[in-house]
Formats: sequence, structure tokens, C-alpha cells
Amino acid sequence: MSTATAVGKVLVLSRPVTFVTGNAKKLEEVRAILGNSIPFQSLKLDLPELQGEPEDISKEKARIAAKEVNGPVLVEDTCLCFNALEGLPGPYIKWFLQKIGHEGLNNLLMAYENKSAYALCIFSLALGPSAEPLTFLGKTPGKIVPARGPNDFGWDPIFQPDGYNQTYAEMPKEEKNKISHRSKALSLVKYHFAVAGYTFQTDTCVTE
Ligand SMILES: O=c1nc[nH]c2c1ncn2[C@H]1C[C@H](O)[C@@H](COP(=O)(O)OP(=O)(O)OP(=O)(O)O)O1
Ligand SMILES: [Mg+2]
Repeated sequence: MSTATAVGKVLVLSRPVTFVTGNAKKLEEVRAILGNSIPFQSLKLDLPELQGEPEDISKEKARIAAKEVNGPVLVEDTCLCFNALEGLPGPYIKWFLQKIGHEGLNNLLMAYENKSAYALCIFSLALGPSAEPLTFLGKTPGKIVPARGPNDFGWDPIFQPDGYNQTYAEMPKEEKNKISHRSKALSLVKYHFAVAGYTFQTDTCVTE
């Protein structure tokens, strides 16, 4: 069974890519950033929180999602990495945030002069359940500050990107979406789609 077929030099996908996430805010940003550039549908699914290196986590997430969907999928995993802590909490930021909150995350850096951090987003595209996922990485450097701004998306209030005096949370959404880890990674995804020139199969007679 395959969900991507090569016809000449063009890869025909059995159907549009499904962006799989359990996070409504991520989906909102992905929609805003992609606009109509890549046709995709979305599926709300809580994929397992894996451990290991960020790129491996993202790839494994895509493999799991592609099996669930049985078709082409896009997933992403987001890390918040503190330089003083050699990149931790990194992929474990979700639990850190849930357990110790913005203040606790600031306190983790109390013993260090270096408050620098980076936001990392790794998208993985799997064209089908047995395809090797491709990864696209976006990174935005900044620093960890006491929370400022609306508290409606994760750690946005404590991350101030370099070159700005506002935190992600204080910035207008369009501004965050111009410079964010997510938009940088999605630029690469868009470029990949443009170069790969995927087309989407509409012929229902052809089975996967
Ligand atoms: O731009 C962001 N600005 C602020 N916070 C953010 C951002 N992007 C992700 N986050 C939060 C959500 C979760 O607490 C953790 C990443 O964990 P991560 O596993 O990638 O996200 P998730 O479990 O919420 O959704 P998913 O179903 O796609 O895995 O950082
Ligand atoms: Mg997750």
C-alpha cells in the first residue's frame, strides 16, 4: 500500500496533507502562516510526548501520525531551550510549563547570569505510513524574562526574541508570525512543496 505515487517527475499524493496536532493555538498559527500556499486539512489528535533528540522526536511523531491517518501527514514538535541548561527543558517544555509555570521557568535560571534561550520548531512531513519523514527546522533566538503580555499561548509571555523589546505574547500575532520559530520552519516546508511540485489525486478509482 502506498499513499504517494511517482508519475514522471511529479509525486502524486493520494490526498491533501493532514496537519496533526492536539494544540489549537499551533493550528491557528499554521493556518495564518500558510494561508493558501499549501492545501492541508487538520486533525486534532493527542500524539504521545516522546523523549530524545528534538529531530528524532518530530520524525517519530510523523511516523505515528501517518499510521493513524494512513496518508500524508505534517506534524511539528516545539522546544524551548535554555542555553545555560544545555538546551533543556527543550522537548520537555510542555511538562515543565504545566508543573512549574512561567515563574518556575524563570526560577530555573536564577543561578545563571545567562538568560539566553531559543525557540525551536521542527516540522516533519511523512508522505505515508511507510515513508521516511522529512524534517524542516526553524529557530528563533531570544531570552527568558518574567511573564509579560496575554497568557493565551504556552510560554509566549516569558520569551523575548532578540532585537525586540516585546515578548512573543506582547507582539501582535502578525509580528510573531513573521519572525517565529514556527514561521521559519514553515518557510522551508513551503519551499519544499514548491520544489517538489506535489499534485493531489482526485481520481477516486485509483486505490492507495
Ligand atoms: O509558539 C509557541 N509559543 C508558546 N508556547 C508554545 C508555542 N508552540 C508550542 N508551545 C507550547 C505548547 C506545549 O506546551 C509545548 C510544546 O509541546 P508540543 O508537544 O510541541 O505541543 P503540544 O503537545 O501542545 O501539541 P502537539 O499535539 O502538536 O504535540 O510548548
Ligand atoms: Mg505534544
